[in-house]
Amino acid sequence: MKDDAELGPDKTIQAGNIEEIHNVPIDILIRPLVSQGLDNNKVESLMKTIQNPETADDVPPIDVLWITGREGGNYYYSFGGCHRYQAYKQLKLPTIPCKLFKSTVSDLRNYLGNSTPDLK
Ligand SMILES: Nc1ncnc2c1ncn2[C@@H]1O[C@H](COP(=O)(O)OP(=O)(O)OP(=O)(O)O)[C@@H](O)[C@H]1O
Repeated sequence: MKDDAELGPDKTIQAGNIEEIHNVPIDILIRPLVSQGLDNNKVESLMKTIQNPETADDVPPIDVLWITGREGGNYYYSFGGCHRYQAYKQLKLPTIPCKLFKSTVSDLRNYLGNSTPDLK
């Protein structure tokens, strides 16, 4: 797998959003929804694919909402990609490839409704 230094941000424009692919420290991802019904066989298969340098790039980045709070804090919200997240977590890899979507608190509200926190 390539790291950011080698790759640089891969910018594409899609549906008016600027997306960037980054290796993000896995521990800073905020995942408010608990993954239910994970298929362990799929997680293990993904782990093998990720560990093999010849196949690691077959696993696409997970989507992440990058939100700046009202006092300038940065928050990285992740909802889908449950099996990929679990595979990176179980491999104890420090970072996970993410496609960052610059988003707003109102975007977050679409996922969390009244549970949306006051992000600072
Ligand atoms: N060994 C593998 N097992 C499963 N998917 C793989 C594997 N290798 C590469 N992939 C790719 O990884 C991605 C897995 O996405 P998928 O939607 O199946 O799960 P997820 O998004 O991680 O979890 P979920 O959909 O449950 O939130 C797919 O794009 C798939 O093509």
